Amino acid sequence: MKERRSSQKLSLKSGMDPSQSVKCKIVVVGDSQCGKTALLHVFAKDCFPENYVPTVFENYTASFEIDTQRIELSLWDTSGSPYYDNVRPLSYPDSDAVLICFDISRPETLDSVLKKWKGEIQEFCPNTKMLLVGLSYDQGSNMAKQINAPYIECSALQSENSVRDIFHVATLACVNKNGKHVKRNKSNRANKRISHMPGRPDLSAVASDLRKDKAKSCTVM
Ligand SMILES: Nc1nc2c(ncn2[C@@H]2O[C@H](COP(=O)(O)OP(=O)(O)OP(=O)(O)O)[C@@H](O)[C@H]2O)c(=O)[nH]1
Repeated sequence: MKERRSSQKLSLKSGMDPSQSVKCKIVVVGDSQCGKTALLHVFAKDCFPENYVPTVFENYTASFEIDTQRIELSLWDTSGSPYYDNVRPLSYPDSDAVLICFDISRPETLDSVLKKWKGEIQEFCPNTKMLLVGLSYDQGSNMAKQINAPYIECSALQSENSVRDIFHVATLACVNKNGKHVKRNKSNRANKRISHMPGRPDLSAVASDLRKDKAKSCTVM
């Protein structure tokens, strides 16, 4: 198992009593093999489970502080298999939140959010908060490494900046090819953006530049 550590910055509503710990029950659902157990293992046990073992039910606990407030989480791992559709609902009572997980590299697991998970949660715990969680984003960057290419994520629907960033990076890839120079008769926008770069920048510098600018909802890895 690989050891992992991460830190999070969160803040709580004011008015909570720091001498009392806050207890929350969080249930994790989503299609089979979308990564629920790995998510919980890394959070609660600081290690990534190397082998896949199908879950029936599993409980984890985690405690930590946010803004000096003690938090105790009870985390319920469930099976994504339809075989356990009749027993999974046993985990929903008294839950404060349900994480609906999907694997970003398997679109069918995102389809299931509407086809299956939303309805199940509305039936068994309609007042519980739902959070949608996209897992395994490394799959895209791993594929990019395999083909020796930069990796960029984009939403044409929601972020014009992310679209522009793709063509920014693509343009830099073109002009960085051996012997090829930026032509001055490109569109104004392209010239303007490229002219921000000192000399002929390399792609890794651009990638790290864009990573710092995550608010634009574009990720370059
Ligand atoms: N590349 C990659 N693989 C992952 C990640 N998380 C989990 N996996 C792999 O995905 C497979 C399924 O992971 P689990 O966490 O067991 O999936 P699950 O959703 O709990 O599956 P069920 O118990 O069947 O509901 C395993 O082989 C994991 O190693 C991730 O972030 N990246």
